[in-house]
Amino acid sequence: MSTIVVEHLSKMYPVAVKESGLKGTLTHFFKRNYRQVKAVQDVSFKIEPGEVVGFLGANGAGKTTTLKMLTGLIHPSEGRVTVAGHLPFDRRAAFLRQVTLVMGQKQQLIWDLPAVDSFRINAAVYGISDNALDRRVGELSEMLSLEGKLTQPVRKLSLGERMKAELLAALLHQPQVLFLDEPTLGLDVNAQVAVREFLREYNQRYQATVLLTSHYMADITALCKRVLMIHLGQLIYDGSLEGLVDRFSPCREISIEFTQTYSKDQLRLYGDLQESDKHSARFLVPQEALTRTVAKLLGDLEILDLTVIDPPIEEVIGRVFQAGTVS
Ligand SMILES: Nc1ncnc2c1ncn2[C@@H]1O[C@H](COP(=O)(O)OP(=O)(O)OP(=O)(O)O)[C@@H](O)[C@H]1O
Repeated sequence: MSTIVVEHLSKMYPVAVKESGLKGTLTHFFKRNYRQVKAVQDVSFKIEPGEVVGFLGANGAGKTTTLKMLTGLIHPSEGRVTVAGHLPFDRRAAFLRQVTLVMGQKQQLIWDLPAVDSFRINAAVYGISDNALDRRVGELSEMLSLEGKLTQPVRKLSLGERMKAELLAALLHQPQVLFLDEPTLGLDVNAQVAVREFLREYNQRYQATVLLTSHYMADITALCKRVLMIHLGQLIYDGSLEGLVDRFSPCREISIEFTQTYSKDQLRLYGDLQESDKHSARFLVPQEALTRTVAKLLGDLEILDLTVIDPPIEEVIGRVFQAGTVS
């Protein structure tokens, strides 16, 4: 049985519209007009137990709205969601025990208290015994290299340490489904790597199911084999990370080095010539013509070295986000 099942999910937000000027303000005060913002439109997908899936989209694409519906914080306008067999919006205790939502830009730890005190509050909420709490804090703080940091007020922790402590707090009740919204937001490269490594280890140790949003592609490439991409509220891709490059980037780059000199006109016969000099050249070649072009280059020219380069995934995704519309 799939852990997460999303069927034709949509969310419309009513947004009050106000005309400018005094007249507009007065009218707005007595009679409000609303327009509907379609934040999520007819989104469907399934996630299997233990999968780690990346959730990609530009700012405002609808990621957080989707995560809020999956955790039951907001009600869908249309469609149906089940998570671990539960309807999230019912917010039943059995559901809440199975899931966690970590938002990089929000914190649950109390600023002036040591993190361990906030953990005790969480333990009381989830009915975790003192022994179990000590055991879990011990295990997770070791995995997160947080020993010695949990007894000082949270405000004295570095951003990276605080984010790790937030993760620890969110995982104390051993949830099976993790919704992570930008868990590495604002962290330096080392702290990002540490959080990433922790998430990988946590997933392997507990077979937890993870849905992860991040604007850092390194998080996604390190953790997720599969990605969902949402654009203007619609799901435009659900598949492997490598497939994403094939789907949205029609060209590959071929870089060659040769032993004798060829003219630009000769080289242009093989593809869209990007640059060339006496002993090297770079082409862009449509994906479907790649094998044929490589064979032709090797047959026709005196090649010393030939490399096929995939465009960087950040570049591909950036292009999709900027495009505004997607075919
Ligand atoms: N409470 C709300 N009321 C009205 N509109 C909202 C509300 N929350 C979000 N929206 C709108 O819904 C759309 C999707 O927002 P959402 O926060 O889900 O995007 P996102 O993909 O998480 O973006 P980001 O990467 O910037 O966090 C945006 O146009 C946003 O302005």
